[in-house]
Amino acid sequence: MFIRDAKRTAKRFEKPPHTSRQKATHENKLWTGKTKTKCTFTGSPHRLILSATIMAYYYYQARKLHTLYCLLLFSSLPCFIPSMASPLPYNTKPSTPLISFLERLQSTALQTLGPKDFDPKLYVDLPLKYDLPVVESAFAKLPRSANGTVPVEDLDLFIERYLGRAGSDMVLHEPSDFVAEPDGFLPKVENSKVRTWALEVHSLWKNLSREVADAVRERPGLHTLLPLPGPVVVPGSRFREVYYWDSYWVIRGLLASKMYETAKAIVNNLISLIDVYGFVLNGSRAYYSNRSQPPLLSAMVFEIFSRTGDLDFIKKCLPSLLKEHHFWNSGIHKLTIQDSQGKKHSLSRYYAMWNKPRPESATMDKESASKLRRISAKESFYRELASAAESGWDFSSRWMRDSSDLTTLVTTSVVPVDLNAYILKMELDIAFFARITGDHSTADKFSVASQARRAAMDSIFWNNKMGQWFDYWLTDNSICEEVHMWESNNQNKKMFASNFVPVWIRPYSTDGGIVKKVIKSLRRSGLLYPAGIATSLSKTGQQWDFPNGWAPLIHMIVEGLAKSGIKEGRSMGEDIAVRWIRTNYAAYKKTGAMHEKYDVEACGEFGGGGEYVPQK
Ligand SMILES: OC[C@H]1O[C@H](O[C@H]2O[C@H](CO)[C@@H](O)[C@H](O)[C@H]2O)[C@H](O)[C@@H](O)[C@@H]1O
Repeated sequence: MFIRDAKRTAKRFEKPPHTSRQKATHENKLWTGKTKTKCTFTGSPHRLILSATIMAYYYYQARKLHTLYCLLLFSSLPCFIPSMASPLPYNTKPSTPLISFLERLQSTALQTLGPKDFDPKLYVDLPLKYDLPVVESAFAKLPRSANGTVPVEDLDLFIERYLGRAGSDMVLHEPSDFVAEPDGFLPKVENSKVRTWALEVHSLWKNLSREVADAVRERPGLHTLLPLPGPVVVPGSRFREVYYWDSYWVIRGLLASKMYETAKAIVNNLISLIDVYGFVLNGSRAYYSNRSQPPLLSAMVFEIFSRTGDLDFIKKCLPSLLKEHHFWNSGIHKLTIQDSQGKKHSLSRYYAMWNKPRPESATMDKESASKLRRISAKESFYRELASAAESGWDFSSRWMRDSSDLTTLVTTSVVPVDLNAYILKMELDIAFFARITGDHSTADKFSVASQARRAAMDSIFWNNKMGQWFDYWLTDNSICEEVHMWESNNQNKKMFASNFVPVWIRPYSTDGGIVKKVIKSLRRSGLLYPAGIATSLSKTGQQWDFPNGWAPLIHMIVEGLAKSGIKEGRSMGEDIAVRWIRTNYAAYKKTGAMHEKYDVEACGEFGGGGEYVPQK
């Protein structure tokens, strides 16, 4: 039965602040790593989005080139104790009866089928064929042994009778603006093999385009899938729904493919989520409604506008962008840090509204939490897990006190460089959109907000000596502070690709002094490898760590360097882009697919680690 076929899916500069208190003979001299495979374009799908779109795009580019102590005496006080807080219900969204039932089914399936090739997400993606009470009643009648297992045949039969196929609530969609070879497609890509490859990747839009089935709109209560209004592009495989930050690179690819209407439809879908929830969800499933993902909606709108000049589109998007800005700059996401000069800065962090296992990974999360004894410790851990998922970096040593122990996640105690860079871009974009649509008071307000964010980033994250931006760790976990006092030791001086992401944002990419320092720092970082930029220097087995390189991070750094007016920056960006494209090409030729992550140590090797089978 289909259920059983489902795939289950340093260099250190300093310890992180919490811990201190308690790498082809590639020609470029920049590189410190050793190449295992020589990689050249010789000879003549599924995860088009992240890697593929930027590889084609970048080939083109390369060618041109967190002292008021809150003791929680009053549980309703809007303060919290990062990492050891008692659960605060006002920060937690309720689950739904459908999700709770599917989680019970998931748990029974794991007990019955065993862990081999078990993907917990599959079960929370199954649509019901009948109303929940009918399905629950049939489920309750299944024969069970004392340890909770159900005979495999009975489980299979139950699923076949009462549940639809995972993914069946999304139907294939033929994008109306797709043509096999669009006019003006990657005009600067002349190499015939690369051009053929780019067109093959371009053709994958047809495999990844979907629309929500009528059944979901007719009976939404039977589905965890959310009824988005327009056509979508999905990552593919186990990711059968729309993802927030993935959509930025989907849109970059669609724009390269001249598919402007499809790109706009994706933004409209995300806006529909803001209309209902007040923010863009991690993905278009009910079980993702407790968190967002890296906020790149304004960046999507900006890219579409710069290709289409569609002012009506901007007018439609602007009110939603204002709501999203409020989400990231209020409540649990907002914090205040006082710098060494006594100036207070507002910054943002990831903080999921959830203190239970993530439904899509509930069996795994419960297993990970089993070593924790206290319920409050488990609940805090669950919140840190979901918050790491909100960051898009699920999981990484970046959020861990002890990189070998997932239960030491302290995501909500980290003030992240990249998140604040995205919000700075959001503020700049909103100011620009408001200005061109004649809303000068909003434009002025957001211009001031962007200046304040830049000042905050300069004071809290930027390390002039090291030439990069470091995440800031909130260290005093025994209290809830209204204002956190900045300490230089609280910058996490470990190397992560995210330390260089701000160079993607205009005020930094156009600042020659900053870019020169960043170039020098990136060269010395130990992150540059023959096949790209390593996510970190720690080999933890987590997917957002060494030796994986991820397209979004590489794209942002390369684009920032390429946009800089500095010759050395452009040449470094081009060199990284070429290495990345080579490894994407070599792996594509070897495996016939684009991959979400690559092993940066060797050309043509895809990445691994994490909680699911590497995504193609
Ligand atoms: O099922 C586990 C997790 O899967 C998602 O995260 C990963 O895939 C996303 C889709 O491509 C990507 O946006 C994210 O960066 C990856 O880490 C999901 O977003 C998580 O919430 C989920 O727990």
